[in-house]
Amino acid sequence: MNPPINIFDYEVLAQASMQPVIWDFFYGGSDDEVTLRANRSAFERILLRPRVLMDVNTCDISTSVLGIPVSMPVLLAPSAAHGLAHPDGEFATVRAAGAANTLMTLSTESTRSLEEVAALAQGPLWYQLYIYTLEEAQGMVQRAEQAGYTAIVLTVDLPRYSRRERDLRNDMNSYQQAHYPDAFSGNAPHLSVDGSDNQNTYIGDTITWDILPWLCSITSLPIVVKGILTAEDAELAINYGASAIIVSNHGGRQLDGVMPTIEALPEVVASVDGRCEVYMDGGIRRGIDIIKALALGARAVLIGRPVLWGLAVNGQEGVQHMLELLRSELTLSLRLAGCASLADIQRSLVQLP
Ligand SMILES: Cc1cc2nc3c(=O)[nH]c(=O)nc-3n(C[C@H](O)[C@H](O)[C@H](O)COP(=O)(O)O)c2cc1C
Ligand SMILES: O=C(O)C(=O)c1ccccc1
Repeated sequence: MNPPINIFDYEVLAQASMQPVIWDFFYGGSDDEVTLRANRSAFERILLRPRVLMDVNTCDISTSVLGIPVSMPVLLAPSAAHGLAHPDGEFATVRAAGAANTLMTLSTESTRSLEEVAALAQGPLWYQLYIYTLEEAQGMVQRAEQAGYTAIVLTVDLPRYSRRERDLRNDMNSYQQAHYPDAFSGNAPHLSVDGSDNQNTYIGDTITWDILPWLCSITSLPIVVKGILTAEDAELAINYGASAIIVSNHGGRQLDGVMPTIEALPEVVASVDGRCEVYMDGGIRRGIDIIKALALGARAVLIGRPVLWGLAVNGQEGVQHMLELLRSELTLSLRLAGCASLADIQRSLVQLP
């Protein structure tokens, strides 16, 4: 193929470059993958209402999240085991995020340790938390705070690991153990909610909203709650102390059959009513997807799989290039829509089905 010119080109090249077992783990969703597909198809049903004859000679897409400046409203979502995509793993990712001047969220399930990743960071970092034991979580949060991470992202849509049927058929667990035994153990060797051996140390299915005040009591970092899809839970998240919310269905990898995130976003935004920042992820592949999310009230979006495609194709450079493609698509589409900055994106820019 010619050099990639969009994220779908990266996806094709990534698939060609990977073992099918790894591709299925990265690409796949849970059960019938209804939500995985819906995250994309929902964007196509939302139409843009552009304005014309606006001066769009300059177009400023810089913004901030929780007060942290970023060069664009596109952040890196946490994803497990970057070492399965490229030998440099999260070292490549964090360098690319720094070069692009945007924020990376490091997964609890990273290949590299949070301290090593932080040492290479040239941009802001958030730390994504899965809670195995309270003691271990407290240790992780303290390590993250110490290392310079500026928020804790608590993922709440994984009380149990879902059924990823591609992985079951491929026996992904055994494949990973045999070929990449350290892929998920950057932070603590025993961590893997996927491995049935370790399921008994994971307390994700026992934690309740009280976990938020507990987290707030052990750290001064803001807590971002990731995996909210309803107005009811957005209200609870705020009441229990969340500083921000990520509308997410885990990229269609947890409960299948939930609404696509771009459709869940408006109700969460309405419920939050300006009390905290709201971000979203799931299916962002084009500049116009970002515009639609911002028009519906997201302050920024996060991207999951595209980072893995960039990594697999060309390590740090691949992630950097993928981010630049998205940046230039966003800037061009904004100009074509009549917006000279993110502040010009109004609700009236989109028409819902
Ligand atoms: C391979 C893979 C691993 C993931 N691992 C994590 C994780 O460790 N923690 C987490 O909170 N979310 C994880 N996610 C979910 C992402 O943070 C994000 O919600 C999702 O990928 C967004 O959808 P997108 O891939 O369509 O952009 C993972 C997603 C993928 C594809
Ligand atoms: O695959 C995932 O989506 C994920 O979040 C995860 C969680 C624990 C271990 C490996 C991956």
